[in-house]
This record gives sequence, C-alpha cells and structure tokens, in this order.
Amino acid sequence: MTSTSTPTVALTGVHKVFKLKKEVVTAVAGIDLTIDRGEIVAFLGPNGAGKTTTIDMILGLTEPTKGTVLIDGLNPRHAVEAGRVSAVLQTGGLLHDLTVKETLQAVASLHDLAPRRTPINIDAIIEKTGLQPILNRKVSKCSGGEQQRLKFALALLPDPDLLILDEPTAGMDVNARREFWATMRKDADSGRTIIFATHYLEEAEQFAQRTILVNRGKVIADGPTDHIRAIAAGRTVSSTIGKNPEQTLAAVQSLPETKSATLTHDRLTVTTTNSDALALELLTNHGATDLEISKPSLENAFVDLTNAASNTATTAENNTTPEQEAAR
Ligand SMILES: Nc1ncnc2c1ncn2[C@@H]1O[C@H](COP(=O)(O)OP(=O)(O)OP(=O)(O)O)[C@@H](O)[C@H]1O
Repeated sequence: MTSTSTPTVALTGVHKVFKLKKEVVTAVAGIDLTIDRGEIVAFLGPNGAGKTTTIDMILGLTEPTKGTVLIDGLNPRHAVEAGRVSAVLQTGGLLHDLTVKETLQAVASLHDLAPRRTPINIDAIIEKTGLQPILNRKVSKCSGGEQQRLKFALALLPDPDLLILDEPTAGMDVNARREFWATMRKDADSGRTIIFATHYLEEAEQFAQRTILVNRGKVIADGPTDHIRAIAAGRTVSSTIGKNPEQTLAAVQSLPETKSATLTHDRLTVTTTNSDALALELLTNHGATDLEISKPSLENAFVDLTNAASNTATTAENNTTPEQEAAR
C-alpha cells in the first residue's frame, strides 16, 4: 500500500437497471457517495437492496446504466488491474484441486506478471491470515471459514488500497466468524480502506466506523455507526407491571416521547426518546418492577430507518428525510 495512491471511492448519480424478458428491475436507483482513504464502512440492507450490485460496479464487474463510479479518479477496471482494489466475494473464486499453498503461489505469480508497486510478501500474508497449519490441505477439504480466510489472503496479495468484502462470513458459525473478524482487525489497522456488506448487524457495530444503509437501491442513512444507532430509537425501557398493565400501556402510548409500546402478559416494552422520564413515571405511578433500560441495537435502527424510508417514499408531499422521520 502506498500513501500517494490511496483510493477514494466516488459514486455519482449511479443507477443500475436490469432488463429481463418480462420485467425491468431497478437494482440501484440513484446512489451518490464518497468513501475516503482509511475508512472502514459497512454496507447494510435487506435482501435485494442493491448492495451486491453496487459492489459489483465498484469492482468494475458491471457498468452503471447511468452515473459514474470512480476509484481514486480511475475507472474501476483500471483500478482493479493496477492492484489497487481487491475483493472477497460471496461465491466462487477457488480451484478445489489445488492446496492452499498452491493457490497462493498461483495467484501471486499472476500478480507478478503485472507491473507492481510493492513486492508480494506471501509469508507475511500467510502469517496474518493464520493459514500456516493448513497450507498443504486441498481447498476441497477446507471448511467454509478456512476457504474465506484463503480468499482474504488472496485479496491481500496485491496489497490493495481498497478491500471490498461481500458478506464474507455468510454461512460461517459464530466461532469462524469471530476468527475471521479477528484476522480482519489485524489488517484494518494498516490504514487500508475497507468496505464490507453484511447481514450480521453486530458485525457493523463492532467493526465499522461508518454505516451506509441501503434499501430499494437507495442510501437511506449514512453516518457514524454509533450515530445511525442513536438517531433511530432513543432507548428501550422494559418493566413488569403487576397491576392494570393495559391501563399503563394506554397511558404510555399517549406520551409524545413514545415511539412504540408493546405488552406481553405483564411485561411492558417501550421505545422512547426520554427514557429517564418514562422510568420515573413507571416506577412512581405504575408500580413497575424489574425495570431495564437498554440502548437500541443497530437492528432496531435498521428497521426504523427502513420503515421511515418506505413511509417517506409513499407520501408524495412529505419533505422530511428518513433520518428526521426516524428521530421523531
Ligand atoms: N443480473 C441480474 N439480473 C436481474 N436482476 C438482478 C441481477 N442482479 C441483481 N438483480 C436484482 O437487483 C436487485 C438488487 O440485488 P442485489 O443482489 O444487488 O441485492 P443485495 O442487497 O446484494 O441482496 P442480498 O443481501 O440478498 O445479497 C434484486 O431485486 C435482484 O433480484
């Protein structure tokens, strides 16, 4: 990685439309974003949101129907050819009859054909990705987690400035996921720009400084991961209401700070923008016991923001942003 050629990802007015026989699918419906050097960014969105299509355009695997994608001012294909961008993709990419070591050597020799900025240090990459114990194992005998680590090692060979991971831990168990992210973390400190798509929202919380939420081909929120969580839902207050819980539910629902309230048997769960006042009210006037206040998870933020975006989309004269909507 060289400091003089650091990529900035710039998407301007990017659309991608797939024309099928019987329908037209808009996978990306106008995305504008910039990702600066050294940022670690999570790309989150429900199935079909447009994450993979956007990543494919950043990698030059597919062209936008409209708009431009630039990496450090270059066309993505040129950036990939120059070894500035690498990816760990969801599927494919490995030859099952080769061993781990043969795979690394074969791919390294391909990179050696291109003019290089820095010499490839296979040993350092093996060390970083913990592949030493399985170097002589055939790829077909490696677990899913080990194969992903091998793909990660391959992606590091050209020492890219920008690393893109499309759901790199899909299908891994909890331990394999933890190991994968520990390996990633060792690399992230080096100042590489990293963009990853994930369905595991806790991975975004633990690993990304910035989270971009995508829904229906559009960015619906973009900011520091902590901020994304905070704008969504305030705090969740839950407590047991021994006496007249339905009456308490109705009282809580009428409060302006309440975003949502549910009652399961005698357990009341309320999402509110003023948790201290609600806790005081419940303890003082409603005989609440076993009261807990918790921060909203990114999962909650995601659901709220996605709903807010859908509501905004269906209300033509509504001029508020999803973030303003969610903060109400
Ligand atoms: N090659 C293609 N031809 C037609 N439609 C496509 C193609 N690729 C993607 N789509 C459609 O575009 C939309 C966005 O898909 P995309 O794979 O980018 O979403 P995603 O956010 O990555 O979803 P997931 O989390 O399920 O991987 C979907 O409706 C999908 O069916």
